[in-house]
Amino acid sequence: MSHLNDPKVLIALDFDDEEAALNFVNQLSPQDCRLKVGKEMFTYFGPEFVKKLIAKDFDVFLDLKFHDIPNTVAKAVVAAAKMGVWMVNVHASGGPEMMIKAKEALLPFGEKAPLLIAVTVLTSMDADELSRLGVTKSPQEQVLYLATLAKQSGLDGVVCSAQEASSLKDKFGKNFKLITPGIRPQGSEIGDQKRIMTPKLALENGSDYLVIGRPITQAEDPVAALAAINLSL
Ligand SMILES: O=C(O)c1cc(=O)[nH]c(=O)n1[C@@H]1O[C@H](COP(=O)(O)O)[C@@H](O)[C@H]1O
Repeated sequence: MSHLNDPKVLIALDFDDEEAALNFVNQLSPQDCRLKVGKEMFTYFGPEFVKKLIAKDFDVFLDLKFHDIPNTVAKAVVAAAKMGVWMVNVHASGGPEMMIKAKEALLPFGEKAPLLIAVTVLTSMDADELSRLGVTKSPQEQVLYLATLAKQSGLDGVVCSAQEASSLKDKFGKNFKLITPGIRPQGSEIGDQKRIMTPKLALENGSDYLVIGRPITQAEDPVAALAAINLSL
């Protein structure tokens, strides 16, 4: 479902305890945030957990970053659509054929199809780490390269860092969604993220949605942390 006030924060629910996650979710409102379920929680608790969140009226971003042969990925995004998620993602480096097949597979769902988003260069990577993979382009150039493939393949947007958001917004326009993890409010722990930005600056740079995990979930008062971030936007 889509919400009138289009909350910008997508909370990364990276918990290993379902009860703790649901206790936290029960203090939240779908007016204030959307929820992201990633590899950890999906591997522990599966589609049933996702369905519980949807039943509470939350928009869910199923972040499983599919990267496989085109047929397998197309079938996986259909499974996500049947679950009723709002957004699902694949790795752009899976290639245009994979992305096109995935998008085509969602056509029968019409307006109910989830947004299909491509991950470009993970926000935990910098130029050094990219070069270890044999990629000699800068993160900025590689993000632009993969985002161009995603756009040409008909996807709805990309996951990138907020540091690349303004150039992508300029190039691809307002309808191409930019989902930005690596969000760190002033003073919060950076952890394993490398290409980071504050929530307010990320939005100013053209980000459509902010993926935020630990700065909220590990805060002493996660509900207050979310409220403070929403207020800062
Ligand atoms: O696709 C993602 O959501 C994602 C892509 C990316 O490039 N970087 C990234 O951190 N993420 C996810 O975003 C969340 C960030 O969490 P925190 O670093 O705790 O805020 C994690 O759940 C990651 O799996």
